[in-house]
Amino acid sequence: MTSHRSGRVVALIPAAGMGTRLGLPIPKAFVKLGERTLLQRSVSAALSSGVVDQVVVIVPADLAEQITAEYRSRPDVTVTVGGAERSDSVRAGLAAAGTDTELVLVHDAARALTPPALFAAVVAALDAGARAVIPGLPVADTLKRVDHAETVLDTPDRAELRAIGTPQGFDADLLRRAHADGGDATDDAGLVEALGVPVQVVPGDPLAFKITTPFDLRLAQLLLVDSVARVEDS
Ligand SMILES: Nc1ccn([C@@H]2O[C@H](COP(=O)(O)OP(=O)(O)OP(=O)(O)O)[C@@H](O)[C@H]2O)c(=O)n1
Ligand SMILES: C[C@](O)(CO)[C@H](O)COP(=O)(O)O
Repeated sequence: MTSHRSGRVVALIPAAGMGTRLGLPIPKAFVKLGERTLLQRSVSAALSSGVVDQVVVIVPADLAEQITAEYRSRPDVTVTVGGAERSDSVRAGLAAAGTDTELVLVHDAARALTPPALFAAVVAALDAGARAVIPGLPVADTLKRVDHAETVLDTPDRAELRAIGTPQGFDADLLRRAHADGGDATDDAGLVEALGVPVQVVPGDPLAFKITTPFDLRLAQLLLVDSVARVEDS
């Protein structure tokens, strides 16, 4: 049982994507980073945060039996099958979370180096009264909006922009309502925004970057080696 004020907290970990942009022959969440897969690292981060009671991992249909067997001895981990789009997978995870769930965190398996403290920070902001909380980082590059021909339309003021990651945290009933009509958005907060409910941004962590391309995987491997070296040096 966790020590926060809220009731039961469930982390949904969508891991049912194919990882097309990574270009490896197995689905991305099952690629190894060091000794453990991206999914195993994300599950560990959620459970070691001290704020998560239950993890629901959402996997491709053909891997469900294998991953269910892997977590058989873990009563705090449930495995379910995802869908064609990320939002379909999140909906499958929501259906598998108990009806007594008070808060839901949605966290990409692909953000395998996310520090456990980021889960705690999101739950702390929910405990402080927000109903939807997402981690965001300032944008370092100048951003341009372009048309279909890649002609620049305008340059948004980057001081007003944040790069948004996961874990994204929600009041469970609110997230169920946001997903009720089967909508699609690139993140869960987008569906909550569409309901007109305020979404609070808290400081993200650069280590929570999404491993999307071969470059990202290489970066994650180097960061992992660096963190092991620092522990060994101390
Ligand atoms: N139908 C889907 C699509 C994505 N995801 C998960 O959502 C997270 C974020 O998606 P992304 O990193 O874009 O993964 P993929 O969709 O696998 O990547 P790509 O678009 O390169 O295929 C990942 O952990 C991925 O496994 C999912 O559970 N179900
Ligand atoms: C949810 C997300 O990680 C927030 O940044 C992101 O939108 C998922 O991206 P995808 O490539 O569409 O899966």
